[in-house]
Amino acid sequence: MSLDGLWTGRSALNMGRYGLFRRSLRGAAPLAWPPVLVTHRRLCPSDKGLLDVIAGAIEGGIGAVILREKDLTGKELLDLAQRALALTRPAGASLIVNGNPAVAVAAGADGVHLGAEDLPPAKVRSIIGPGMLLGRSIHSPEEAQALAESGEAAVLDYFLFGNVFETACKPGKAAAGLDALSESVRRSPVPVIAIGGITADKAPLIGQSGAAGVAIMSAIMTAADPVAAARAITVSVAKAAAGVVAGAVASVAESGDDSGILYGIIGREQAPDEATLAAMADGAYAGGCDIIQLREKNMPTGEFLRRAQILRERASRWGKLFIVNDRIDIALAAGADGVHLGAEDLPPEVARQMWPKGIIGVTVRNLAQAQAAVAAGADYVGAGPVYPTTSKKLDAQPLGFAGLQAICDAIDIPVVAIGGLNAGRMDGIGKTGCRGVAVISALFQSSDATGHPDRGQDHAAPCRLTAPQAHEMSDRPDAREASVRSVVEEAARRLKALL
Ligand SMILES: Cc1ncc(COP(=O)(O)OP(=O)(O)O)c(N)n1
Ligand SMILES: Cc1ncsc1CCOP(=O)(O)O
Ligand SMILES: [Mg+2]
Repeated sequence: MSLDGLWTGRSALNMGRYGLFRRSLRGAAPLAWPPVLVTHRRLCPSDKGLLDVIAGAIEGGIGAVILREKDLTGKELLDLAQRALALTRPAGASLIVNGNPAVAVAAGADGVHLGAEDLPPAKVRSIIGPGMLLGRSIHSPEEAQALAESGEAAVLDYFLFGNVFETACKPGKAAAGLDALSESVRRSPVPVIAIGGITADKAPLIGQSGAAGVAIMSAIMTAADPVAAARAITVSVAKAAAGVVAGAVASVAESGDDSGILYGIIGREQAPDEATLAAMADGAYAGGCDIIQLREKNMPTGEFLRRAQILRERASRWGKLFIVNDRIDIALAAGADGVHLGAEDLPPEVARQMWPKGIIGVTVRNLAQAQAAVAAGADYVGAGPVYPTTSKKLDAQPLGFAGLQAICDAIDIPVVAIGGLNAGRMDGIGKTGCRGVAVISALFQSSDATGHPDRGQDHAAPCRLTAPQAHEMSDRPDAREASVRSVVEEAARRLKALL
């Protein structure tokens, strides 16, 4: 099944998308957000009403709707917002009301979008409270910077930058261009969504600019078939997101000084919705990840399991390994290859009894814990943090290469290094004796792949894969479907032997 198939399946099943959630907005990889529809009802084809188009766009996979109907009275807008919510809410998409916080609150919408002429963001935040999304249109990098410097951006969840390309929606308005978009991303303290003349074929360009997502008006509003139009965009965005991840992964994979295991860790913070999760996993495996761990905190079991099942499927198609963090029950239920356990999880001795053949990884922060993990029957240890990390709150002092090497020297099971690792920090890591690196942000939250030196912890090598190459790789599992079982079994044998 290709990504297109996955997307279709997801919409058909309507599998709990997240839309845009405040907690998962910051720091995700380029194009990690699902596409946003910005409405303009006068553009609808004569045989369709606005609600038909919204319903079609949701079926086609968009994750949020900005209701932008400036000529409506407050009462009319409230009525429309309530009808739109009846479509977005059951599908897990977000509804954002343009320019009118009072209507947004009254309707129970998910957010408010502001232009430069609207109330100041801080005032609107005080009206809508902390839980709702709040976005602001910008038109230049300078505006992004000014809002950052004035502190106004502090209450915002995103900027909407446009118009990137020329568009019939803004006749006569020159395109701001991709360079201005990139520069806005660089100067912005919040994720930037690109808007203006964006069509499915342009998604890779937007991904390379580092934008968090795309917003679409005319390509969906004017389409004879809004479902197909939205699906073309959502699929193309997912593939482009996979391309960016593949580039970041390849960059880290190639920067090590030996061919160690590359172990990616991903969760809702990096991949907010299920289709993005699948696309990012494809990108990561395509770029060279050997193992992906699903790491979710405070997620209801049903959602966690669904996401685990998605990753199980992707790993099998690529013939790679899949591990679940913390939860052996979910690992077993999803048919994962193993579980990773920390100090707060079931003890590894108990896990081993429950799952004699599963791969059991154990977190260690020092030598004594490493020796205890071996005695408890661990297959590998995750040792760290090696460097300070922003991905987890930790009291433990970073091990550095010396501390890592002391652990590697003392135990016979494989050591996977974790914490603050990226392409710029891999030199000499193989010499410590560790067998691989486990990485979150440099693979899945990185701006490194888009060449923004000052947004990552260190400057990493630029993206080495173009999005079209990653397209091919995303589609590659199809060709191998017939032999998937043997490939998976062989890969599991090889990787288990490695581990
Ligand atoms: C490979 C790997 N190593 C270490 C960890 C950290 O696990 P833990 O200490 O349980 O912390 P959480 O990740 O659960 O917050 C890991 N996940 N993977
Ligand atoms: C979960 C965890 N445990 C120790 S460091 C760490 C986070 C690693 O993330 P990153 O690669 O972004 O530093
Ligand atoms: Mg844990």
